[in-house]
Amino acid sequence: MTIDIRTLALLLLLTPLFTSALFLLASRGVARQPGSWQWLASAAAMVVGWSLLLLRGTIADWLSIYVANVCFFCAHVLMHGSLAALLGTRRLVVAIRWVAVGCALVFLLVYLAGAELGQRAAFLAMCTALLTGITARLMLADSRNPPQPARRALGLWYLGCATLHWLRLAIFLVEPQQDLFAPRLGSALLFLTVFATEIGVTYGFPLVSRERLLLELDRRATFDGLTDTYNRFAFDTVAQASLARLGREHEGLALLMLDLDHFKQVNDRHGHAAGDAVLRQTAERLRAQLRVGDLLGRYGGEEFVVLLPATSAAEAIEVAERLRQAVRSSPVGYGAQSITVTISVGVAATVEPVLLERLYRAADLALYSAKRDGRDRVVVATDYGTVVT
Ligand SMILES: Nc1nc2c(ncn2[C@@H]2O[C@H](COP(=O)(O)OP(=O)(O)OP(=O)(O)O)[C@@H](O)[C@H]2O)c(=O)[nH]1
Repeated sequence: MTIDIRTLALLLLLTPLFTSALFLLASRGVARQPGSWQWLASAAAMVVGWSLLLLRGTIADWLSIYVANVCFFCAHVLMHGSLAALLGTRRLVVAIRWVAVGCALVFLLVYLAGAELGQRAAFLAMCTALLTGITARLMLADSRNPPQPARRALGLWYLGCATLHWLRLAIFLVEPQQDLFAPRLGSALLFLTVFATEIGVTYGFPLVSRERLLLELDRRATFDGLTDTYNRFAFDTVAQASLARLGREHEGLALLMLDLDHFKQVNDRHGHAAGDAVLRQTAERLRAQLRVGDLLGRYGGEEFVVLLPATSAAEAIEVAERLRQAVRSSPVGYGAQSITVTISVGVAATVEPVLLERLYRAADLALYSAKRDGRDRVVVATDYGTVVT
């Protein structure tokens, strides 16, 4: 099979052109992620590079060879930089810049020393392998928590590209005099490497940035922005699923409703920002007391909810007491101020798969009793009657 180089170059030109146009259209009205402009500049450099290469023979050689290669090199550096900027590692952005500047300077020296075309290509393969390897490592680290399949798949893709670039270098070292266009292993590997790298340059950033955006949206739709606890919708979804399992597992389940006492006074005395700090730190103190599998949510305002799976009423009272003590015994620090807060807790437990609304109502009635009876206490609901503990 013979490959028409011009057709291949045209396809490699159109791929980043269409992809960046689609990316711009698809991200209209959406907040741009860090690294977006770098990636667009990388796609533009790719398009210019392939255009110049396509014009070979009709324009000066220095344009179609040297400027085109500079464009490809810049496209790579910008693409690696865009992913480093997106994945939030400032040190890596700087490291990539230095590796790129170092490679460019050494390449200049290699060129001035009169290196042959093959030697220059081998040196560039090494630089690209180095940069691609760095990006592969960045993509693969932390790609499992939370699971990011696109990032992981692309990380493996870059690893494959880096390996191909090293292989090209190895083939050059074994057999330096190669005609790049002769149908042999070296040239087949070259085209495979160019193609795989272009796929990585073109699709890596859009796919990973989209995945991160979705993760961020999911996080915002699940957690309360101030306290980082589950928001009511997400909490109810999990609670309903746990209640539905109760019929099968017969392990019991408890719902606690917690309300900060006289919280209005905290806001009035110390200011709204201090009130926010109290809510944040209270959530931290509560979280520290809970087991893995327990669920902490913000019901609204200064009210929290806790779901305790596989927990009896007696155990739930113990947990509620522990939470109350934890909040009371560690005042919240805000600037120079130390703000002591207390909570009232209503407990409702069940072994039957009752409706969540019913459990809420029972816990809410218990909480109301706790408030009425003087606050800073735990009250457990027995059906719709309440017992003070
Ligand atoms: N700082 C801050 N305050 C909030 C937030 N959400 C609700 N609040 C305030 O919480 C206060 C709740 O006041 P109340 O419902 O009177 O309850 P309370 O003062 O805690 O009194 P009791 O519940 O009866 O002990 C109000 O002043 C709200 O403005 C928030 O996100 N941040």
